This record gives sequence, C-alpha cells and structure tokens, in this order.
Amino acid sequence: MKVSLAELKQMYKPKLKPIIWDNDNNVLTLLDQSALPFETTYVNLKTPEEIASSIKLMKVRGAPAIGITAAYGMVTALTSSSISTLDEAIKSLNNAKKVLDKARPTAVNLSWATSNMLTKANEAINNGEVKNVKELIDLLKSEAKKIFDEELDAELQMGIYGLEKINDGDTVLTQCNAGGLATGTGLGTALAPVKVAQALGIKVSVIAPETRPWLQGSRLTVYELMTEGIPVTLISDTTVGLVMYKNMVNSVMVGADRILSDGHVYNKIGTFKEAVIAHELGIPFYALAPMSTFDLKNTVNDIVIEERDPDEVRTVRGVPIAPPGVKVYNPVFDVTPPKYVSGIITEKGIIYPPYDKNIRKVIEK
Ligand SMILES: CSC[C@@H](O)[C@@H](O)C(=O)COP(=O)(O)O
Repeated sequence: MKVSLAELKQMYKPKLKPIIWDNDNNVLTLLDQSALPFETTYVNLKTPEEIASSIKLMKVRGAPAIGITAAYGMVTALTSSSISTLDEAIKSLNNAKKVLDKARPTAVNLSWATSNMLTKANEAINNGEVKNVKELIDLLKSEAKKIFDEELDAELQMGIYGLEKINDGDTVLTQCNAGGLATGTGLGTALAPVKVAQALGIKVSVIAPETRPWLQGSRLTVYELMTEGIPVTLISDTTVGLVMYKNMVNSVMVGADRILSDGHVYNKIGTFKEAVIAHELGIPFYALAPMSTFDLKNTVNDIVIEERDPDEVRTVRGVPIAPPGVKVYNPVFDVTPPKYVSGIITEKGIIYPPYDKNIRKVIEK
C-alpha cells in the first residue's frame, strides 16, 4: 500500500508527548521514562546541568530523544542566567555543550544536536543575522524546534519506506524501545513502520524482548504499543532465539544509536545476538535511523560503549537478584557488524550492502 508523507501526517497523530518545550517560560518538561509504566510523572528543567542530569539518569533516553533534549539544553544555557553580550553567549553555549555531551557517550545524536546548535549560533553572529542575545535566543529556540520537527518528518518517512518490508499479518521482533519515547516525537524509528501499517489497516504485531538490565522493552515498548492499540507479546531476552527458530518472526526491526560509514550498527545490548540469529535463520534484520544517527568520521575503535552502574544488573528495580558485591560487566550497547544487517531504513530511502559505498552515496545525495 502506498501513502504520501502529506497523507500520513493527516492520518497519524502520535499519542505520546515525551518532550514539551514551554517557549514563554523557557522550561523543558520531560515525561519521566525512569518511572514508566508505573507512574506518569513529568520533570521540569531549566538549566543545561539539570537537563544533562536527566539524560544521565535516563528520565529521557533513546538516541533522537536525547538529541532533541540536548538542543533545548543549549537554549537554556542562554535563558537560565543573565547574559548580556554575544561573546558571553558563545562561552556559555560552549560550556553547556561540554556538560551535555558528557551525559551519555554512545548515541551520536546528542553531540550532533549540540554541535548543530553551536554552529548555528556562531554562523548567525558572524554573518550578522543576530545582533543581540535576545535575537540569538529566538534563533536557537526555532533551531531546536526544527530539530524536533525534522525528526518527526524523518520518522514518518522511515515508516513509509519500512512499509515495503511489512506484509499483512506479520510479526516484527524488536529490541529495547525504539519508539516515540526514544525519539521524543511519539512515533519512533523501529516502531514507525508498525505504527504506519496499523494506521493503514495492515495487521502487524510486535514481539518485545524485556531488554535487561534497564527493561526498556517490558516497561516502555510494551506500554507504548499498548497505548497505540498494537498487539505486542513480551518475551524474556533469552527467548529471542526460540521465537525466530519457531517461525514466529517475519523480520527484525531495531533502532540505532550510531551507524558508522561501513555499516556497523550500535544499538541496545542484545541487538547483535538478534542479528546473528536472524542471519543464520534467513530472517531479514533492519536497522532504522535518521541521518542524525550516522557517524561518517569515526571507526569502531573510536566508539565508547557506555557502561552503567553494576547495580542495574545486581538488582531489578532495586530488588537484589545476585549476591551483593558480585563483579558485574554492564555495557549497555553492542555493535552489529554490517554482514548481519539486511538493510538500513532511513528517511532518504533504504540502504543496502555494500554499506561502505552506499551509506555515503545516500547521505550525501
Ligand atoms: C530510536 S531509539 C534507538 C536507540 O536509541 C535505542 O534502540 C536504544 O538503544 C536506546 O538505549 P537507551 O539506553 O534506552 O537510551
């Protein structure tokens, strides 16, 4: 079934609003994802430090969502203290970028967004587009909104391209939460084709692994899909192989935190295992991501895989499940080599191997 971006915008309205910016009072409100699905609470943030801390504590998480959040974090660098000159403003933006970029290292969208905001500010000052701090703040507010709006359009477009890979009655296996909570728009990347399919009356269901240790699958993906009325089955992470072996899965669709120019895909821990099993069993494995997730500069050796608090593994939401003090290794992302990736679905189209040639071709077109 074919649908245009304009038609889809009429048909599909996201139900969740994880990121809300109050333009009059310069307050960023986040739906606290660390409390979901048990409590629906919001945090109000006014400074880059508060925003960085919320990213670190995963009140907001997911690559595009932390990018959008950080973009508004850059705005608050100028609205939360009294800055009177453009020189002071640039100094404050540079400091905020350092604070925000440090919050989480693996998803490239974060530093992509802060760099974007800083570059925009420098350019506008240098070419005379802004003449004072008030004009700079207005410009950066509209830049942050543009990042949000373009993300939503990119996801709708990914949903349209991803539809090519979905047939009526399909079941899609995912990993983590690469839905609208993870992107801040309410739609998502990996879940976009599923949501678009459902909006068009095509029946699709999702299998969501719980995604230990933080449980993005059981807490967030299940919550999000149930909110949208999309059938979802929760499995433990250890069930991934069996559901594929038993032909219960037609395709695997995951998000990404960073995609390198040769097609290495960084995503939530457990993704690599899904990709290898899918490859072995002949099930197509797709990564879905907007342009802001591509990193054409770095190679595998440069990328830091975030390691989080060992207590995330020793406990489940505060309840001990292992002897106290046991040594723990808790990397929260892994990297899937290109040979296991059947296609990368972006807003500019689907990229197929050989990735070392085709990624640049698509991005630079
Ligand atoms: C559209 S989100 C893509 C990825 O950011 C997502 O799959 C993921 O790994 C999120 O990890 P998280 O640690 O929850 O921020």
